Amino acid sequence: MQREVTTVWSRCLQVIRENVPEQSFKTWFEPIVPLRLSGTVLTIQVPSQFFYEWLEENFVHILRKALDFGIGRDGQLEYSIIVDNGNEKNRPLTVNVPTTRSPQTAKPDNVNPDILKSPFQLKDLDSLSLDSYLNPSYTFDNYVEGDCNRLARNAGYAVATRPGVTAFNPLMIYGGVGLGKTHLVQAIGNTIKNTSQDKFVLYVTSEKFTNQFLNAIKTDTLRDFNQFYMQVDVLVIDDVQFLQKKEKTQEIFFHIFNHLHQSGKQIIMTSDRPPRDLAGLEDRLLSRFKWGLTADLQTPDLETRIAIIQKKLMAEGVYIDNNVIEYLAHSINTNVRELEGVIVSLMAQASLNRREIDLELAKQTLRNIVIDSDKEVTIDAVQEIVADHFGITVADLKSKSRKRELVYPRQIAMYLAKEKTELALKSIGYHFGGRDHSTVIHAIQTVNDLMTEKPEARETVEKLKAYFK
Ligand SMILES: Nc1ncnc2c1ncn2[C@@H]1O[C@H](COP(=O)(O)OP(=O)(O)OP(=O)(O)O)[C@@H](O)[C@H]1O
Repeated sequence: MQREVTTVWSRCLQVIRENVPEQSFKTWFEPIVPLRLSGTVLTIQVPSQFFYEWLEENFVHILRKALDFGIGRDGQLEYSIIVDNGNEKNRPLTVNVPTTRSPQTAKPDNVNPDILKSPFQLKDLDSLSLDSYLNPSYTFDNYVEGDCNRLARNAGYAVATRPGVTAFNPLMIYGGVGLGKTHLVQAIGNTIKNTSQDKFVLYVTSEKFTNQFLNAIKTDTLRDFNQFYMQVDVLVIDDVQFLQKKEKTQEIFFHIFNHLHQSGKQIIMTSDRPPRDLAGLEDRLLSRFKWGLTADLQTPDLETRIAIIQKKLMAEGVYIDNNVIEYLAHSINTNVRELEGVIVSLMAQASLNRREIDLELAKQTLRNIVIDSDKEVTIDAVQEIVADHFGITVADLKSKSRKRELVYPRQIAMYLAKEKTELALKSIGYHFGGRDHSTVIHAIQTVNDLMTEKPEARETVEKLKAYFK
């Protein structure tokens, strides 16, 4: 029996591993212990209530897929949750929770019934996977506004309240990886869908659009494909850079675009670069994009990062001290997805280790993530290496002391932080005992001067730099 449950679970894990990023697999699936299999009910043990909720919230369709493969369509999952038993921490209690979800299939819920009649469309909609359809959790309410996204967000909101009517048609949102393009355009789609039930809102990635088109050619259903898209009221098409160099797909998109635009239908697009850099996209298509509004998303500034962290924590019902929030906001300035990833890992770590989220845990988590991704240098690493080199402590570097033997290493550490991390001067100052950004500028200038004047200073800096190659 035990063998059977282990075999079934490893079959499930096979499917899960193929469907989730490695980091998520490690965090959320490796800690699971398969307990038993009674008929078609598989019981798995998870380390906490939070863990269980997270699985149900984020991975339910993957779990479903895994059960289908591991047990069959009637496979069911039951969670055994380890709960903290007050004084008896060493003797965990378990609570069994059957999962209430039934097998999921992607069900389009805002498609007008006529559209469903065509065989192509039914087949096509069936093949829409959950992740390429509108996701109701992307809303304007949980989209934090800041200087980095104000124009795009406000234009998006105008389009969401008056689709096809504003001058923002098409609306093109562009920006780098993980800056919130999909969230914003999905929020527009969701708002329209919720306020105008009769409108057919379609979210599709350009990749999916291309595949559907190629499939339509193969199965000789191009007419159906065309008709299907012509009936859309609001077309949200993600990642149009994917259409580069795909001439035939561009051609059909051009016709659909023209038809929708002329009929007063709203078109919303995203791209990872500005239209002028979309090499390999036909000029006539590019010139269409210019009819409406193009707005960019920038990397969020410090205040926006703080607001995003606060919002995410609030949504999870988790409380974290302000000093931890500040630390995170000052330490991660690449993109919002990374910021979110750190928060999730932090919550998972706290849940697994049954401890509060404090500064220590935040630092530890950040260190692990950075080591895992093996590409970024953290300011903690810079400080540790410099302190070690000069035989002082990291606390010395952060202290207010103006002793000569501390000022020099501190200036070098600030210089290296600027060189080797992506942090802004303000954030570097924060990590050195809350110093002002002008102090950091002064330190950088001093080190630059010293390196020109004194060969031994240059040597020291070069030697320290070599640690981060
Ligand atoms: N302003 C914001 N407020 C709240 N959450 C945000 C904001 N911007 C981005 N996010 C969150 O960050 C994550 C990444 O955003 P999203 O997937 O929309 O980025 P993207 O620009 O489409 O990335 P990619 O280029 O990789 O497709 C999402 O979980 C999203 O909810």
